Amino acid sequence: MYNRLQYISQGKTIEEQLYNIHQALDAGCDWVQMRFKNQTAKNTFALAEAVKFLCEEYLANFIVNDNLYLAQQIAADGVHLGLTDMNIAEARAILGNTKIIGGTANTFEDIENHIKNGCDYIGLGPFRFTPTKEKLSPILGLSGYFNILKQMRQNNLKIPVYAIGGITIEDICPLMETGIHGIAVSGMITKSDRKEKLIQQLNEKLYANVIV
Ligand SMILES: Cc1ncc(COP(=O)(O)OP(=O)(O)O)c(N)n1
Ligand SMILES: Cc1ncsc1CCOP(=O)(O)O
Ligand SMILES: [Mg+2]
Repeated sequence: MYNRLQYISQGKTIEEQLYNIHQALDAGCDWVQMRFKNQTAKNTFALAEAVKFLCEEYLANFIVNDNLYLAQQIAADGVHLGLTDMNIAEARAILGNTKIIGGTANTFEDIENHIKNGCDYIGLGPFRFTPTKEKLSPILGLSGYFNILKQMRQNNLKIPVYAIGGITIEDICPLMETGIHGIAVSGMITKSDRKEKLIQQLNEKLYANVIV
């Protein structure tokens, strides 16, 4: 089963991205999504190669945002695709069954489609407004998660769901009560100056009800 915490990288340059990802890994993150927007193919490839190397060193999962062919080229663990990125079924046909494919959802219907198309996990959001992403889909809030996760149970749909968008530490317990599997966060980890402590606290909350 997938880890409950996914770190989505930030940074306007390769150096900034690498610094942020290295810090997150050092602090205990074991799942990184490289998100590097509006860059040249050369820069994105260079960063992806370096991040792949780093994640291997830290035994962390590494997935690439948006770019399936880059994920394939560098043999990343997988890719995260949004509603306007490549179709999940097409991505599955290209990547095969051994790679992770995550898909963005904003509605119950998005989740139904993603499951039919062979998605491995869902990034459901946004939870609230966040400056990290432009052109946000409608904000779901806690009630949105509650209703969508309830519909999933009623329809016996099972897939790990990650909440995303402006999440803070105080949001985790109420969000977990809706039935989500975990969270995907960018700003909270990137901006923290006590990352190790933060990640420890996040994991305590995310795994509070897991019986080992
Ligand atoms: C885990 C996770 N969930 C959702 C997203 C958003 O993907 P997308 O809608 O394609 O937006 P961009 O990240 O590409 O701006 C995500 N990246 N990760
Ligand atoms: C990529 C993405 N998709 C929906 S919200 C979001 C950004 C999440 O970042 P943050 O945790 O900083 O709000
Ligand atoms: Mg995308």
